[in-house]
Amino acid sequence: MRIVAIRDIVAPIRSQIANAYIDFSQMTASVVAVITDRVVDGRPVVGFGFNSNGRYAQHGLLGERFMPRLQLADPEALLDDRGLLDPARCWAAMMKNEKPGGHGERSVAVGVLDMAIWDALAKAERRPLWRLLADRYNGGVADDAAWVYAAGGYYYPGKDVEQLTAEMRRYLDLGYRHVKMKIGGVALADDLRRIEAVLALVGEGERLAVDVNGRFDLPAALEWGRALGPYGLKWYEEPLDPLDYLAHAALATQYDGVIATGENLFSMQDARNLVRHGGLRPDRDVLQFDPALSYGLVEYLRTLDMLKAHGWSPRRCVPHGGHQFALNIAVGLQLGGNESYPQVFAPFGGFADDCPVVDGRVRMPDLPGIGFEAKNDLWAVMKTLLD
Ligand SMILES: O=C([O-])CC(=O)C(=O)O
Ligand SMILES: [Mg+2]
Repeated sequence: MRIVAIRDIVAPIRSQIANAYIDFSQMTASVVAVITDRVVDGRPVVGFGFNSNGRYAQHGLLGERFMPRLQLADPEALLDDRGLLDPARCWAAMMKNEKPGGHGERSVAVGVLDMAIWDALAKAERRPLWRLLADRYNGGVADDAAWVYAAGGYYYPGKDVEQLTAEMRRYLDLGYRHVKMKIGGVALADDLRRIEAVLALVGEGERLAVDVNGRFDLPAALEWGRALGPYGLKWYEEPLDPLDYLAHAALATQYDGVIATGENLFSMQDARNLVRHGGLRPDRDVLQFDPALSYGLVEYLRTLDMLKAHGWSPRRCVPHGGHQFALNIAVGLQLGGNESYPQVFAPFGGFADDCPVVDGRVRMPDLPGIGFEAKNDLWAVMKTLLD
């Protein structure tokens, strides 16, 4: 199996939504196709990848460093002993001559290509990625469905509480049991009104998570934590700067409810620093590392090993990003579940068209690879890379 070409495009995912830290008016994503000479059912195997929202397209890094390193590597050095692409060897080729530390956004560029390599490998093996992962790393055992929650509740110009609750009602009507909304972008009293309106709809605090997107300093995180505590929310997400581990440890001594974070930590080493120094609690807190943003699944496997060594179950992991890649990983490696964006970040958010959410859970289709071809809006973008 040889890589014969790699192509990338920059796709817009801009919208007027905002969280407490950024708006998405200029947001973009990279989409790549890794074209191989392996023929399955009369057609060459092509793997696809993209980066999830929150970080911009990586055209420069892809074109200058990571695509050429794959293309100029000895083709044999990228293969396993069956002659198929070996994601770990591809990863090593991409990271040649990269120093440790300072992960920056190269982890996003590598993550996009890593996703495409896993897609190509699973297609070459003619099976779904979740099944490949369960067989390789999980004793053949996969979950039959993943818990998913509907993320949304963004700030939007002119959006009032009625529009917020109407959005959340749509998610419940789609089959979700848990929803997530943004907080921290307006005064505490205004956010508490938004939260209480959504709670009146969903019924219990356990069905609502809130996301600060790293906006607060420690005094603000503590003040808001005191106000949120009595609601018994599903989780309090990114209350603090994601790299301020000591502040997390301080908050965890005061906030008894669930803290969720990790979507902006991009390496096993950063995840390890969180686990070592962030005071998070393996019996309740939630880790949201997103494989598409953080060097891909090769690195995510290292992160899972590190977590196990520190007493954390993979069930405490619920990746950020709402994409099919992480959904395959959640099912095949028995994580705690996956994020979902039923309404925002189209076409990259959301799952295969014929996989409805039933009672807050989604089953995986039995399709080779990650399953992008079964998501019409996404496939319409990806197939432009084949023209
Ligand atoms: O608004 C964003 O950047 C996305 C986000 O935090 C999430 O999905 O948890
Ligand atoms: Mg978040």
